Amino acid sequence: MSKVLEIKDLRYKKNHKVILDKVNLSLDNGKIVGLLGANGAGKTTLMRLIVGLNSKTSGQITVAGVESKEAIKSCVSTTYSLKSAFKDVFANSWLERTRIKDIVKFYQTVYPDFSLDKYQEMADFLALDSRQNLKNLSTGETEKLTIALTLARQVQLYLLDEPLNGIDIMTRKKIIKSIIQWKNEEATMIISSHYVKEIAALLDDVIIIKDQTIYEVDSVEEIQNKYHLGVEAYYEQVYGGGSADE
Ligand SMILES: Nc1ncnc2c1ncn2[C@@H]1O[C@H](COP(=O)(O)OP(=O)(O)OP(=O)(O)O)[C@@H](O)[C@H]1O
Repeated sequence: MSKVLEIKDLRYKKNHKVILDKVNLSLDNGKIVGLLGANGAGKTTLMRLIVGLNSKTSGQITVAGVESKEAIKSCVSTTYSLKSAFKDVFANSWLERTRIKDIVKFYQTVYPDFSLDKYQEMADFLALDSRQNLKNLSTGETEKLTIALTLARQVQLYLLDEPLNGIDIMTRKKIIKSIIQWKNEEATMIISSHYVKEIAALLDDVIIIKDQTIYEVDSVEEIQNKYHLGVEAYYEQVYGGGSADE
């Protein structure tokens, strides 16, 4: 099986503080991978480092065999692209008039790998109205739009950072269903989430971040075989028996 992501001896320091250190990771194609860790463990930082939004202090990151930031951007689809656009919605009065359909057009222009058909199927499933103005979207609608746009790109690696945050249970179920339904089989997807129990059934592999580094990378099957525990119970055990998320 070919590797979609290889990380060697990654270190990241910010303002003299070590955020991540000695991170080594190798992921196969075609997997759904849970990225778990307590608040502040470094999940978002790791995702931003992979896609080049943060600059590593040292180490090596290779995605689908390429290393340069530009090349990596073209084979990774992330939930950050739209989230940064949303921040601008409130800072930029022109963007206040932007509708969902304008953002979809923007994605089509910027990303040659964007599939309008795939987006449309997901938008219909998630009940997104293309005429809606971005500034009026609720948290859940914003998250649904983010997922549909991110998954509509045809790439080898998807990074979904907290796609279920602030979302009601019915919408969380819909988002999880769309992840299962619309992920390309050959692509790998990394999902960070505190809803461990809800995403557990989706996952092939699990990465746990603790103490500034990767504490464990294992398949769900190996966790079951080695520790006789489900993902959620094992994760809580790693964090000392209590819930890492509350
Ligand atoms: N600009 C910065 N300067 C200094 N420290 C930072 C900066 N950005 C993030 N950090 C620190 O890096 C650590 C990792 O943060 P990160 O956002 O990656 O964690 P996380 O696992 O995604 O957390 P959460 O689950 O709460 O979203 C935290 O201790 C955070 O305070």
